Amino acid sequence: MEDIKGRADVEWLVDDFYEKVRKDPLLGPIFDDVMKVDWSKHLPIMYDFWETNIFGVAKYKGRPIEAHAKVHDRAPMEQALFDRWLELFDKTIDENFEGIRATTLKKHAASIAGIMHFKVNHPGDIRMAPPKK
Ligand code: HEM
Repeated sequence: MEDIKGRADVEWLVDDFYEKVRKDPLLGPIFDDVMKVDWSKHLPIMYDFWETNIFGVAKYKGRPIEAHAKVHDRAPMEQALFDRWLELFDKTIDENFEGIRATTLKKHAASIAGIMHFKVNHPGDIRMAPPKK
């Protein structure tokens, strides 16, 4: 197996991952029934997100925490959902890629998932509020 080499591999990885997500009984309905995700828009955003993450190109310019706060309002994002998300993400990588980028991507995903879980579940947390004058 080889490492993730460029944009084409990222696109392949993202497509394969979301195929798994859509078939998953826990995650699939959140994307397709609750949020009614437009895949023709979502997938290219995710290609950019992961290409930016792993290759340092300045393509993704979104606000993922805000996007997920909207998801959380309608389908509470609990730890079990993040665990499943990461399980499928790691599986997609492990089945297809091997190397420093593959390993790093798994670590980045886990780290972002941890921050995201914290932030969507603690929206009013004092540590996130702007400083008081
Ligand atoms: C509980 C697990 C998760 C669920 C159910 C979930 C669900 C979703 C949904 C429904 C959207 C589309 C929002 C919309 O277009 O209306 C979305 C967008 C997105 N997700 Fe997730 N997500 C999860 C975890 C993650 C993780 C762990 C990451 C990153 C490591 C991630 C990265 C993103 C990004 C970058 C977007 C695009 C935001 C934008 O529009 O800029 N998600 N997610």
